[in-house]
Order: sequence, then structure tokens, then C-alpha cells
Amino acid sequence: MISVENLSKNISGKEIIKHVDFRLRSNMITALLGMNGAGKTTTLHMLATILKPSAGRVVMHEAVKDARKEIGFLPQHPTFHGWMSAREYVTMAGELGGLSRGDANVRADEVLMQTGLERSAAQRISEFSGGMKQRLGIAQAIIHRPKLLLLDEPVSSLDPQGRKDVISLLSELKKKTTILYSTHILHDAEQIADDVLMMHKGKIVAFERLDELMQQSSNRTKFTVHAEELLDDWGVKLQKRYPDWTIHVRESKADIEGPIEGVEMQAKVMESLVENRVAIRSLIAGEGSLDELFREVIKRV
Ligand SMILES: Nc1ncnc2c1ncn2[C@@H]1O[C@H](COP(=O)(O)OP(=O)(O)OP(=O)(O)O)[C@@H](O)[C@H]1O
Repeated sequence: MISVENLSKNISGKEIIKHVDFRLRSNMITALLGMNGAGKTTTLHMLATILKPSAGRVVMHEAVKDARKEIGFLPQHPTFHGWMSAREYVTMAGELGGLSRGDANVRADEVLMQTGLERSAAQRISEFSGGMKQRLGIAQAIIHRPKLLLLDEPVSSLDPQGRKDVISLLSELKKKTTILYSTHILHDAEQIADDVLMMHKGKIVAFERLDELMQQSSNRTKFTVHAEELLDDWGVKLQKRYPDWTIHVRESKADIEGPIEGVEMQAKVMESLVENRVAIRSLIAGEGSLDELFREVIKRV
């Protein structure tokens, strides 16, 4: 439904987005993952037509008169008119998105219900909590029934229940909408995303179907040890002899990871740890998480 072709963005002489290519599958949810500063917001802004690409293009495959009316966008930090009520605000957003006044009024009640704000419809936005504002931001993004929904960190300021509500709302919306959303909360992405797009330093470093990506993670073995117990050159020697294995130190722990196949190899790593008097704190074989996979991909680039 939407293709992004060779998209680049330069700001103040710096290449922020570097030749990005991807395609969003219709009625699917794509999670856009990346560390702070990876380029997620800049990419979403170009898709939302807020920012002009320096090179490349975004192609909508269906003939649309005004792309902006087909797109719903939730910014990372939405701003609201605090003196307006929630209903007034979303109705205004609906009219800006091309709805008639009558349709916008009807839709306003529907989207306030969908986002769990029906009881606060008449309340001033200035009295809303952060979580309520986030829901209102989603309501304004979907009121005009967009074909493409772009959400920049829609769950980051929500409590666990709020996150759950938004996740189930997105699953409902995808029946009629193609969704691209950025997030740092990989556990949620693992629950609902169909496709995963990973960005790092302005480039796409992975773009895959989630189920295929998770298949790769089920082929891993991971030993976790206390980092201070590892001798300085142990990791260097291991990686020299077995390049498929990696060591990731995170604070006081170290994860030693490699492919699951090859029982012999697992035994050798284990033997070597025991010989060096390193206690194994945990061993996971055969199941990983998106979080681990993400770290793995970032480490490789
Ligand atoms: N207007 C700007 N002027 C200069 N640099 C910018 C501008 N906008 C973005 N950048 C830089 O571009 C890079 C990508 O920023 P972007 O906001 O797209 O990242 P992000 O992945 O959304 O990060 P976060 O997760 O922190 O929101 C960063 O290094 C940022 O400092």
C-alpha cells in the first residue's frame, strides 16, 4: 500500500536519514524500533508529509486525491488547545481531515468511546492527565478514518493498563488501516506487530516479518554470567575460535550467545566457563525475545 524508496533527509548539512527503503503491508502493523536518535521521528514526519525528504519518495499505491486526508498522525509530543473540550478538539480534527460537520460530530463520539474517553468528552483538555492526552492524540489521529495511521511512541507515557488498551485498539484498527508505529517498548511490539523495522543511525538495519524474526531467536543459546568473573581475554579467545558466538556485557552481567545447533559447541562454552571458575547464572536455549534480537542486530552493524 505504501512504499518508501531511497528516502534521505539532510538537516544542517548532516545526513539524518540515509537511503531508506521499505514497504508497508496493507492492514498490517509495522513496529518501528530504534534507539534514541536513530531517526524514527524524522522518518515518520516524512511519511506524514510534515517534513520534505531531501531525496527519495513515499509512494501511495492507491490513487488518492490528497494524501494528507488518508493519513492519521500522532506526534511524539502532541500539543492541544487546553481550553477546548475533548469532543470539540476531535471534531475540529475530523473537519480538518475532510469530514463534514455532521460526520465529524458522529465520529467524535465513536473515537472518544474507542479510546476510553467517553466520560471526559465535555471536559477541558487542560484538566487531562498525560495518559488521557495520549488517548486524545490517538482519537484525533483516527477520526477521519485514515488508510494509513502513523503513531510516534503511542504507548510511552501510558501505565500498563493504558498500554494494554492501546495495543488492543491498534489490533482492532488494523482491520481497516495500515499502521506504522514507533516504540521503545519491545515487549508490546512482540504482542501485536506483524512486521518489524529496525533503524540505527539513520539506516534500516532489519526489516522482517515478526514471526520470521522470532524464528531466528528460537535458534539461540544464551549463557548469562557475572561480568566480573570473566577473565579479560576469555571473550576475545572465544570469539576468535567461534565467530558465531557473541558476548554482550550489560552492567554487572554478561550474556554469551550463539547458535543453538551443535550440542558440542554449547558443551565447549560451558566447559570453558567451568574451567575458568565462572558460575553460570542462567542458561536459555531455544527461546529469545524481540528485545534480545534487537540488541543482537544493533551489535552486528
Ligand atoms: N531539526 C533538527 N536539527 C538537527 N538535528 C536534528 C533535527 N531533527 C532531528 N535531528 C537529529 O537527527 C537524529 C534523528 O532524530 P529523530 O528524532 O528522528 O530520532 P528518533 O529515533 O525519533 O529518536 P527518539 O527515540 O529519541 O525520539 C538525531 O541525531 C537528532 O539529533
